[in-house]
Amino acid sequence: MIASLNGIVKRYDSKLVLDYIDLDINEGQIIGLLGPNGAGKSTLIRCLTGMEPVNQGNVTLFGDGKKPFQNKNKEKIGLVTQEISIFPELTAQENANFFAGIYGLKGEMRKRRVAEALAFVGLAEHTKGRAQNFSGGMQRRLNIACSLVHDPKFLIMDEPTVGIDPQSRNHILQAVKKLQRNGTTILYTTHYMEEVEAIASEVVILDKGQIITRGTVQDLIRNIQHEERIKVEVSHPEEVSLESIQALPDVKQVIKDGNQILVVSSANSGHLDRILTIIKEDSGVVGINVEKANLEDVFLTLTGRTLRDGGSA
Ligand SMILES: Nc1ncnc2c1ncn2[C@@H]1O[C@H](COP(=O)(O)OP(=O)(O)OP(=O)(O)O)[C@@H](O)[C@H]1O
Repeated sequence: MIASLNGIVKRYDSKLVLDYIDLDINEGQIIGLLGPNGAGKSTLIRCLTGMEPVNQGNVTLFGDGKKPFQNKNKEKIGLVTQEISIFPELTAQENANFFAGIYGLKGEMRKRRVAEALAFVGLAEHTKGRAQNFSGGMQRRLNIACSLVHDPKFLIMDEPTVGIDPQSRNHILQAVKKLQRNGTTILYTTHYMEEVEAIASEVVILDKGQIITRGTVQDLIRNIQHEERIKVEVSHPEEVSLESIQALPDVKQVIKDGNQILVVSSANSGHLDRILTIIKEDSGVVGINVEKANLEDVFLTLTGRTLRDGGSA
């Protein structure tokens, strides 16, 4: 076990921000911590890393529940904060080198790790560039390199892609997956569900200081998805035998609407093949669209709000 939160309660004055959080983070996972603005994600990270004292509950890091925040544990953690924490007047290399020094890296090893970390985030060509001249996305990537320079076992990333260009965003997501393949455990917080869908081995959804669900993306979606809607566009709708489709088990409804055939069936009924075989015979399939639920639908089903609106709570 890399980290564990047990019964964590955190209040700011009378405001309850973390409401009895239990969370285990196993080695090798990318945990996607998803929640709307104000859900408590950053507070959870601050409690997990010892930056904020908790009102109640226990934190365990690397199996150490007695002194979880002692240096030998903290040096195994890399933290990418929401605010970019680099020195604008220093070059990329000088920035990474500074952080390598804080972590006690020396000599050849230090040089090697600085070069590796910068290359890892795609800044190998820009090592001599000053951070202040970098785009927002490059600054974010440099920020990540500085958190990685000591090769942490556990990397915590607090909304690392806010306000950046799609290319840098992609680069960061790919880098996170690569880190996982190399054995790093990652806690990745975001309010962008597409990011979690793309990289997380497990998703934890936080809302109003409570974990409302946890599981793989597929499991969470399967739990809420009660039906599948398959739309097939054909050139000869009159040739389609609606009765044959309706006769398939789990098919709830078949509707012909102009050139479109809509088939509603129980979730994951696995009928796409058979439906297409029936339709294809004489009707000429032009297009197929299977409507799938996503994590936004999971959040909506569980809370009655959208992720975007959820923050106003
Ligand atoms: N130091 C603080 N003092 C008082 N209230 C705070 C403090 N830090 C956070 N809060 C409040 O706690 C709640 C959770 O904030 P937090 O920053 O943890 O949420 P978040 O999920 O990370 O949101 P965001 O995506 O906007 O960063 C918010 O209502 C916030 O106003």
